Amino acid sequence: MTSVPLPSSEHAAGPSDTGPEQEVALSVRDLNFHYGSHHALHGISLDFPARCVTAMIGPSGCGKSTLLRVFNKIYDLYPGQRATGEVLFDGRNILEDSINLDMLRARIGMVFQKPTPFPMSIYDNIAFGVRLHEKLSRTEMDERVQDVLTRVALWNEVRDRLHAPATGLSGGQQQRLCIARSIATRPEVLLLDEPTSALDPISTARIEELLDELKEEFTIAIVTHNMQQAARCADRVAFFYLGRLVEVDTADRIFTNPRQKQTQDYITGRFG
Ligand SMILES: Nc1ncnc2c1ncn2[C@@H]1O[C@H](COP(=O)(O)OP(=O)(O)OP(=O)(O)O)[C@@H](O)[C@H]1O
Repeated sequence: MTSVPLPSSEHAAGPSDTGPEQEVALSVRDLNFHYGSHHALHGISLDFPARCVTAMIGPSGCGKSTLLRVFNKIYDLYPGQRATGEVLFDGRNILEDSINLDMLRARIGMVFQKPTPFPMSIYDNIAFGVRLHEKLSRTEMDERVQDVLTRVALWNEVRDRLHAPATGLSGGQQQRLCIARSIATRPEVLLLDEPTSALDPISTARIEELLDELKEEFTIAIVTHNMQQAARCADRVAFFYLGRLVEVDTADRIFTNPRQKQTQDYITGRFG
């Protein structure tokens, strides 16, 4: 992780709210993204401070998920999709072709909207990714599995059925397992794309509590349509509109006194 000064150009729509030497985990510079001929992201510059939750909000189609997908280069699988600009992570531009994708995806974990457990046991869902990157003894692997399941508050619910299929868990449990799977490879950054939109209010509350604990260790970027969730969970909020970053600031500022009228209109439900 690098410690870089936040340039004043980050906030096209207003000055930086973070200190000049805030540790930054991911730094986006003049990012443009194209799906074939469709220009989906326009000149995005945005820093993700380390060990903070940054929420990305905005109306459907404004590019929130596209930005998350750039961070672990999922687009690389699809011909015709391309990103230009810079996404600096640990001193390197991850958009470069020479970046090792397996390593990148171990260090920048992703959790999707719909829980996506692998069709294997609860234990193996976690061990699978760890085995790709580390050679652990059986005891060490058992400890890793227990550790991450404990951190997502799932251990007590599954300790007696670790070798049962993960698909037998409830939706909320499956999503907590997916978060456990993502943090098992010890990433620096955790990306969450509407992680609670398929969950009931109790499971949602548990995931929100979990984010609060996880941010002590991880840098978290979350896409959400839920304004209350952004207000509850996020330290910073970035508002996007039509593929552009309109404004980024503290959650408090965005929800009480945003600088831009478009932000104000969106958070008060006038559009989107
Ligand atoms: N695979 C694709 N091919 C072509 N265009 C795409 C593709 N995926 C997304 N887009 C377009 O890119 C733009 C940004 O989409 P994106 O999914 O990032 O928006 P979003 O803000 O995450 O929306 P939502 O809140 O509805 O999930 C939209 O205009 C969308 O139609």
